[in-house]
Amino acid sequence: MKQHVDLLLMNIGQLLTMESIGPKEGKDMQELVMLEDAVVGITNGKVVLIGERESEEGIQAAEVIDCQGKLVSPGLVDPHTHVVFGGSREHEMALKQQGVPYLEILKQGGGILSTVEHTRQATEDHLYEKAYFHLDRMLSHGVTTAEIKSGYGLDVETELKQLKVAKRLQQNHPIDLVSTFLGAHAIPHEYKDDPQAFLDEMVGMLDLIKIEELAEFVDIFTETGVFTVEQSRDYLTRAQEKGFGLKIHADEIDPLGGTELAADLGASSADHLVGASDEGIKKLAESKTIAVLLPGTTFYLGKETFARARKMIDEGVRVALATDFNPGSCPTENIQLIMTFAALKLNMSPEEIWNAMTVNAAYAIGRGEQAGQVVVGRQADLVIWDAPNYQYLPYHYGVNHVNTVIKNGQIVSRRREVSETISLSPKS
Ligand SMILES: N=CN[C@@H](CCC(=O)O)C(=O)O
Ligand SMILES: [Zn+2]
Repeated sequence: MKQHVDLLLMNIGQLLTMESIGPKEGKDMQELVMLEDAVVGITNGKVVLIGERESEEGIQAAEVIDCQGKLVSPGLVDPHTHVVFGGSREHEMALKQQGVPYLEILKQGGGILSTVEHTRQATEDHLYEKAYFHLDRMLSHGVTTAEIKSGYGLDVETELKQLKVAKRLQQNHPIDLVSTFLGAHAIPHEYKDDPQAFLDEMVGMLDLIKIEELAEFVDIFTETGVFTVEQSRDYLTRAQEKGFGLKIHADEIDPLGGTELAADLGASSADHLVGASDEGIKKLAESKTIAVLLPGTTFYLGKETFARARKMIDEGVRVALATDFNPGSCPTENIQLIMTFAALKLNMSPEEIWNAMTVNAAYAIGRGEQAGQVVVGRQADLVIWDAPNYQYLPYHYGVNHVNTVIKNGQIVSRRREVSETISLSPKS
C-alpha cells in the first residue's frame, strides 16, 4: 500500500534537516545534519516523511515538486529585527560619511529618536502595511520565523501601538512572529534628565503587556549615553519577576558589561556583543544564554572590529545570527547577505552559519521545538534554494537564492517553477 501525502519534494540534492536536541554549543556547531538524494513528504502542514530517493516508490502525492538536485533547508529564523517603524533614515548616510558616530547622531536627537518621531506620528494601519511589506521581503529571502521588537514609541501610547501592530502581523502574515517589548530603547526627550523615571514608566506597562499577550520578551539597550548596566539589571530583573524572557542589546558599541549581565540574569539571548570582554565570553559559555551576532550592523556602522565569534565558538558559546533589520543601523531584510558577512567578517564556517540561522536562532526566541529543523511531526517550513549545496549561499553574495518558500506546507513564495530553472548541481 502506498503512503499518501499532500506534497512531495523529490530529487533533493542536499536536505539540511538540522536535527538537534537543543541548541548547538561551541564546537558542535561544526556538525551539519543532512541527507543526500532525499525526499520530504508533507501532509496537513506537517512533515510526515523524510527519506532517501528509493522511498519515492512507495509514496503517492497530490502534488510533487522535482527539486532537480537543489539544496533544501529549514525555513530560516531571524531572531533580532525591528520591523515596525515609521519613516526611514537615508539622510543619516551623509553624516556617517562625514564621520559622525552613531551615538553622536543619537545624542543630537537623530538616530533612534528621529524614527521615534515618525513612528509616533504614523497611524496603526500605516505601520501595519509598512511592516507587512518588509516581512514579505524577509519571507522572499527564506525567513519563516522571526522576532519583532517595539522600541520606536518610547511612550505608553506608541509602544502599545507598535505591539498591537506586531500582534496583528502575527495573526495575518505567513512568517511566525515572536514579539519583544523594547520600550527601553533610548531615553526620550521628555525624560532626558530622569531616565529612571522613564524606565519606571516602561515597567508600568508590563502587566498590561502580559495580560494582552503583546510580548514574550523584554529587551533594553545597555550602552553609553543610553542605559547603564545597573539600570539595565534593575529593569530586567523587574521584567523577569513578571514572567518575561530577557534579551539585551549588549556591548554593541562600547564594552560596558552587558554580556556579563545577560549571563548573570540567565537572559535568553545577548545580542550584538562586538565589545564583549574575555570575562563576558567565558560567562556566556558557562550559561545557557545564546549570543545573537549581527555582523550586518557592524558592517553598516563602518566599524573595523566585529564580534569575536571564533573565540565564542571555541569557548563553547551557543551562537545565532540575525539581520537586526532596522532603519538606522542595518537597513536590509536580506538574511543571506548576513551569511556572507558571518563568513568573511566573523570567520564562521558554512556549517556554523547554518546552525546559527536555524537551530540556534529558533532557540534564541523560544521556538527551538517548533522551527529551525526539518523533522517528522514538525511544521513544514522549508526553502528550496537555487543552489547546488549549502556552501554556496555565503559564497555567492548579494543576490536572493530562494527558489521556493514553503510555510506550514503551503507554497508562500516562488520565483519560478523549479523545473524552469537551470541546474547548478555539478552532478548534472
Ligand atoms: N542599537 C540599538 N538598536 C538598533 C538600532 C536602532 C536604530 O538605529 O534605529 C540595533 O540593534 O542596532
Ligand atoms: Zn536591535
